[in-house]
Amino acid sequence: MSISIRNINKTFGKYKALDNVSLEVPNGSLTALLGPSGSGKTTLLRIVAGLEFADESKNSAIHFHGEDVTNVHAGKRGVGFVFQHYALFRHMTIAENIGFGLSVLPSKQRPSSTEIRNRVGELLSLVQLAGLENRRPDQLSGGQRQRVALARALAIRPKVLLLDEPFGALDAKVRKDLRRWLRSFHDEIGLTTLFVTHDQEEALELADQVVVMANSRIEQVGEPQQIYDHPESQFVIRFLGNVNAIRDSRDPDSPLYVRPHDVEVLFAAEADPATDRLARVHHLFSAGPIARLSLRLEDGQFVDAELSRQQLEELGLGVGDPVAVRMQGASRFE
Ligand SMILES: Nc1ncnc2c1ncn2[C@@H]1O[C@H](COP(=O)(O)OP(=O)(O)OP(=O)(O)O)[C@@H](O)[C@H]1O
Repeated sequence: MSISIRNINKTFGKYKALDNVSLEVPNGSLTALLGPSGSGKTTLLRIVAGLEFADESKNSAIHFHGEDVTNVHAGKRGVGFVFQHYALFRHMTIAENIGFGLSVLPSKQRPSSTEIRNRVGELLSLVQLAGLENRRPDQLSGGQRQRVALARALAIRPKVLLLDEPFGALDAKVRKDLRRWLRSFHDEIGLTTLFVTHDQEEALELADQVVVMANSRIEQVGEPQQIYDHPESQFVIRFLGNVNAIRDSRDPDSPLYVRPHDVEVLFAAEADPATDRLARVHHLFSAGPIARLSLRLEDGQFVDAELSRQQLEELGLGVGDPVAVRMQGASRFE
C-alpha cells in the first residue's frame, strides 16, 4: 500500500515541527526518515499513524493507496507501530503479547482462540522466535524483544508498518545484526514500511528510499546510492558521513567538499598545478586495512585522506613528507 503525504504542517504552540512536508512512499518499499534529533521525523511518523493530526489546511492530506485517511483515527488506519522502547506487557507471555491486538478486537471481528493461537505461531516463526512463546519479556534479549514487538505489530495484518528508531536502544553489534535481519524480513513480507532513524549508516544500508530531514523540512529524497553520490546541499553531504570542507581563493565562501576516500595522494613531483595542491603528511594512522592520513595544505588547512594499505606502502610515506593532493569527485554548493 503506497503512502502519499501532501503539504503537511504541524505547529506545537509557536514551534513549527513540520513545514510543508510532502512525500510519496512507494508500495512495498522500505523508506527511511533520516535526520538529526528534532528534525521532525517522529512527528511525521505519528501523523501518518494517526496518533497526531496535522494543522488543518485544505491542501494537506494523507492517502493510503489513494484512500484519504487524513481524518481517520489511528485504530482504523490499519497501521502496525513499533517504538524504540519495547512497549511489551511485562506480566504477559511472549505469545500473549503477540496475540494481544487480536484478543482485544470487538467480538464480531475477533478471531477464535484457536485462530489467534495459529496466527501467533506463524508470527513466532516469521520473527524466528519459535519455542520462546511461554517466556516473559524480561527473559529475552533486547534484540529478541524488538522482534516480539514487530510480531505484535504484524498480528493485526497492518497495511503499513511504522518503525520509530526500533533499534535505538540496542548495542552496536545487535543493532547491526537486526538491521540486516529486518532487510531480509522486509524482502520476505514486502509490507510498505516507514522507518525513523538518525543513523545515516543504518538508513543507507537498510532502505530502498532515504528521506533526509532537517529543520522541520525534507532536504532530499532518493535511493541510498543516489543520495550519497549526489547530495544536493551542504547539510546532506555533511550529514551522510565524514567529509572535508576545503576553502580556496576562487570562492572563499563556498567550500569544496570531498570525502576522504575520494582524495587522491600522489608523489609531490607528480603534482599537476592545474588540478593538484601541495601538502605535507601531518599524521598517519595505518592500523587495519585502511590507512588514514591527515594532510596539511600549504595554506594551513587540513585534509583527511583514506588509502588502502597497499597504496600507502607504494607511496612509502612518513610524517612530514611532501605530497600532491588531487580532490576527485569534489562538490561545491552555491
Ligand atoms: N507534543 C509536543 N509538544 C511540543 N513540542 C513537540 C511535541 N512533539 C514534538 N515536539 C517538538 O517538535 C520538534 C520535532 O520533534 P520530533 O520528535 O518529531 O523530532 P525527531 O526528528 O523525531 O527527533 P528525535 O530523533 O530526537 O526523536 C522538536 O523540537 C520537539 O521538541
